Amino acid sequence: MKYISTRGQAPELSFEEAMLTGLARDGGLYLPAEIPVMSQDDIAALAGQPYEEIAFRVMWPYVSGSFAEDEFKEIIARAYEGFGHDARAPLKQLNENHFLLELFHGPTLAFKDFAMQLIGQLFQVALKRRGERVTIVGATSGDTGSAAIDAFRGLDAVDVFILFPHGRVSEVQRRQMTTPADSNVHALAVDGDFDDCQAAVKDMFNDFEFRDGVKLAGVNSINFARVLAQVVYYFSAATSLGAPHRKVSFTVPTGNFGDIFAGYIAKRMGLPIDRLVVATNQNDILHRCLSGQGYFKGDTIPSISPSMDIQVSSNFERALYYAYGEDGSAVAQLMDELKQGGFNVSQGAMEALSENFDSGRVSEDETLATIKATLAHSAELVCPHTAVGIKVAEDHRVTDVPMITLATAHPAKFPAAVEKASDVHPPLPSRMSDLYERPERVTRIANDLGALEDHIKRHIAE
Ligand SMILES: Cc1ncc(COP(=O)(O)O)c(C=O)c1O
Ligand SMILES: N[C@@H](CCOP(=O)(O)O)C(=O)O
Repeated sequence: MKYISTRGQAPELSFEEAMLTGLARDGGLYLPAEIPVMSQDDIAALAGQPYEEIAFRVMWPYVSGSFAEDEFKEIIARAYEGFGHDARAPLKQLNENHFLLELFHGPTLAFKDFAMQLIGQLFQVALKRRGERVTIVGATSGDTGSAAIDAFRGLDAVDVFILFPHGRVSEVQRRQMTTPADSNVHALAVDGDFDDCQAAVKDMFNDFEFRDGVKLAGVNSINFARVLAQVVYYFSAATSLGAPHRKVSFTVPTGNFGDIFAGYIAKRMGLPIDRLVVATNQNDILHRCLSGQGYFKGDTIPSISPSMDIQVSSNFERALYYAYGEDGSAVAQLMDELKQGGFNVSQGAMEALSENFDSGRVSEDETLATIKATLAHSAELVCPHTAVGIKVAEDHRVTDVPMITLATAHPAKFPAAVEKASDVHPPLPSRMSDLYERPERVTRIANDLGALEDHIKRHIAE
């Protein structure tokens, strides 16, 4: 399997090379040159299998040239052994045909652990084989950072620098990033918003002298391995509800478009997904775009679902690549226009997007009301991101197709909003109960590329 850039001007790479490379050298995002299709029989055979087995069967065609079969099976086993639920991604029924896919049983209580625990293992094996060391720089609105730190802390072959927007993540998210004592972990509180952090990471990749000098690697969903690992739970959930003999729909709380893009890949692999519904908070660039209003940046407004406070949605570039008929130069031109503020999507591309995606936007009051109503009607205490998903799912649910909403984080990561909505304080799991007492280690830093690069160069393998 070869990997190609969405902008068509970067070298084709193997899975391992694409994983270690991060952003393509033409500024684009790597994608498999062809998406493998599973037969309906192979999909049916996934039903009832352990999560690890489903993960192997779904991901193997993508990685097979880079890892040996037994090696990959062991990597998967190690990745998910620390999860707090045997099913890894259990389904809970909310009402007659609406289900919650719980993705928060990993070590840092958010869906990011599914991919990050896996790529932590993949990086270790690949770097050891190559005898190399890398510098991981990641941007986070709260959950990617804590998951990355958990997956890479203490590893000899990796320094990990995480940029998060100062004052715009929850206290639990911040403490998950600032309390690990490992010397290879560096938490940077940037004076800016998540979009600034993500833009800085991409600028570092486009600064080849810096990139090559520090051997830069990325673990945001820039990295296709992140998206790939997230494809798996679409298969596990859909087959447990009767796919491929029955269609299902998914609603996905969305910010950077990585999680829902994984659903799109699952659909292209043959999983009978009816609708993929994008659920946004008040930072609604994706909802506006999918409603035909073009893709134009607005100011990012802090919300009670802070992980989705995103206005430049990195993986939307991958969706545009397919919507524009796999035309890398068209995507490159759109991304140039985005630097000036935004662009209108062509009619043909809008039609292609509408074939797969619906969308909805949820206000802060609606989010609080949904947390309260979900507890009252289904006895489930949900995080604000999940509540955004549930509200949009209920607006899009049809009677004859089961709707699965992705529960992307544990309510205890956002106790203030959850308590405000429900009067219930969600406790942290006991293994984290001293999180508020642990000492924090963090550097406050300006939103300035030079200052960030300089800091990173000075602190590598300190
Ligand atoms: C809890 C939570 N929900 C939803 C999202 C949005 O996911 P994505 O950025 O893949 O669209 C994020 C951030 O990624 C998140 O941390
Ligand atoms: N919501 C994310 C933002 C980064 O997304 P990623 O999937 O590209 O890593 C977060 O929690 O950091």
